[in-house]
Amino acid sequence: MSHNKEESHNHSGIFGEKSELIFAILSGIFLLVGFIIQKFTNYPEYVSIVSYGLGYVFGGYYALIEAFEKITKGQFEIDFLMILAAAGAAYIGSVGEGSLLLFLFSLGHSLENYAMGKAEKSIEALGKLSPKTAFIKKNGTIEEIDIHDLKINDTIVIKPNSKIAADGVIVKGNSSINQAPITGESMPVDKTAIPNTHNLPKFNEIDKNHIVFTGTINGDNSIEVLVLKLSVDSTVSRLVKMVSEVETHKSPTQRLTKKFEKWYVPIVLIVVFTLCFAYVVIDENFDKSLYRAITVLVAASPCALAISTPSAVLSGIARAAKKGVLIKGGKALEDLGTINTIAFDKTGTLTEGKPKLTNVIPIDDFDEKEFVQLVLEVESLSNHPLAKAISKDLKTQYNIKPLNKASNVNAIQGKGISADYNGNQIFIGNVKLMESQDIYVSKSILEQMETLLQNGHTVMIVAYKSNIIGLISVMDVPRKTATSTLQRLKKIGVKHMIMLTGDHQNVGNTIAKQIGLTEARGNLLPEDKVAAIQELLNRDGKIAMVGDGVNDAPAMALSTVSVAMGAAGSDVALETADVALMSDKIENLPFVIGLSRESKRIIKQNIWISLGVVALLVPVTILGLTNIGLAVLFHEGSTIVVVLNALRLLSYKDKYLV
Ligand SMILES: Nc1ncnc2c1ncn2[C@@H]1O[C@H](COP(=O)(O)OP(=O)(O)OP(=O)(O)O)[C@@H](O)[C@H]1O
Ligand SMILES: [Zn+2]
Repeated sequence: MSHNKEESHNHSGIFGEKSELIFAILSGIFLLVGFIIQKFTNYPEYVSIVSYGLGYVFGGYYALIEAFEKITKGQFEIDFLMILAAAGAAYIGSVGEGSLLLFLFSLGHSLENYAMGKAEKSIEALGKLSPKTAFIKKNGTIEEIDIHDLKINDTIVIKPNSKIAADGVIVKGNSSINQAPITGESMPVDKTAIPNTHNLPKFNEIDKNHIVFTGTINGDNSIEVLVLKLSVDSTVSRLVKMVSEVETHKSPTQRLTKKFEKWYVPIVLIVVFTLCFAYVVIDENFDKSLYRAITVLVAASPCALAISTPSAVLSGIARAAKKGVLIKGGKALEDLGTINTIAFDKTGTLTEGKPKLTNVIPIDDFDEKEFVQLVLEVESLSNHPLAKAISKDLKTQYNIKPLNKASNVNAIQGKGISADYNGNQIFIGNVKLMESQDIYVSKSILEQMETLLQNGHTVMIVAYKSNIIGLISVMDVPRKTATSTLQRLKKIGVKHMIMLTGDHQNVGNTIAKQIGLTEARGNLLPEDKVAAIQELLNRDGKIAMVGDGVNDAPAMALSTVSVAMGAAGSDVALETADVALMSDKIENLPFVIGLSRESKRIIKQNIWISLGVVALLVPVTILGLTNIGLAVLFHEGSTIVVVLNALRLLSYKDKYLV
């Protein structure tokens, strides 16, 4: 039985979805009737044979279709082996056994489809999240329309306790929203209306407190939402699209078993064919040789092996999806399970990502008012998180506004920012930036910076007319859950946890110590982060990189597995990462790694079980120590055991919750 998704088409039939199961049951009934007639009645033999024959028809129907489809493509797979075995059994007069084989085969097949369907359904459930209609507000009236007819900038009304019909921003009303369908968070999140809709930033950059997603569920208050994405582009549609592509990213073990089968099936056919002529060398008749050959055929068919990995991969991915974690394929799942080294981005990953202004230090009697105005002019034109934090806090603390006096603002990757102001150049950034501009940083300034850095402040130097005129510092706090998350990661066996940051080494060290990282590497330019990942790869073989996927994309791309946080709001993160945590809950990381380890363990067990049964059964059948009925039972039994084992992943629980 081969059940990789691409091959298992849903056989629908006269009984609908359950046709396969009903056919299997009918096959079993005719098998039983045939058996009773044969053993306990005096009807002529052909009556029981007819009944067994009907058992063949119902048990072999779908297998025959599948085998035929494969053969026309030049592939000989397991269904073909089973049909061959049943035909052989009929030929040697073991119609009862052949009927049993097809009955169990079809029963196993339909049970597996049921099981796989269950895993697939919990993924597909995502697709059913979006409601079909929306209530659009137009010229004061409210009208119900199909969500596909919604346009950007439409305003929709979301009634209490109903599903939200579009990705957008709240423009009226407050409510608490249940985002579990997308992020897996069980607690509803309080959301408020955005104060004004003039100059709305890009969807990704709007404060999450005002953003709602399609398919999430409104609380007790009615709200109005400005539609910012078309239905096809919504987060949930992207999710569904990506989940449906998951199957194409085959896991390493899946590739390996596929390759193995490609060689193995023809070998089985050759061996079985040869065994048909055993009577030439040993003293037995042709029928006996044929019987043995057919029994070996049943024993050697790799049905369980074929299903062992895909069933586990699918169950693992389905389990993660329920927690709001999107794992993009078997490769990511298996790789994640082998990780011992994790690199983290700092801002927004280990820290809250909401820095606060902590110090404004004009130097050499530079006027403080002029200093802050100058900094605000420049930083208000950048959308770097540091710049946003600085301008926001300067505005409120000094009650000032930018007067649009700066021009030519340029971000300098990993170093800072430059701009023109009153005909002169301004640079704001780190020591590297000053060095690159040949601006002298005196010892006393370095000393002033040092104390701040030691305490975890991010310090920036402000230079005007090639002179340093002051320092400005901000501080970001570690996420509340960072420490416990790192502890749990340690418990599940992650050995190295390294921060890679563009911030100063001392800031990195301070935070690393606070939350329990094993190492911090600071002063890294984006290309240095890539080099650091390469070095870690050389040292530890496999590494995972956790970040927001926006400014660390190259480093994430190089790592073995990339994990993006807060992916629900960020298309880039969602598209490029191998694993996407829909919420920005870093505490989901130990859960997925644990789940991946468990999946890997189950895949291994499954492969041992399937190969073990084959290894045991083949010699026993070659030596003629068992009858075909027992071979059938063991063979199909192992297939069912393997699937049930994989399904355990659907109820995987986090063991190390602290
Ligand atoms: N707009 C800015 N204003 C002032 N300084 C800046 C600005 N942008 C960058 N810098 C300086 O450059 C350094 C590195 O910035 P970068 O954006 O590369 O950090 P990062 O590596 O993304 O940070 P993290 O690792 O904390 O996420 C900052 O610590 C800061 O000193
Ligand atoms: Zn089989």
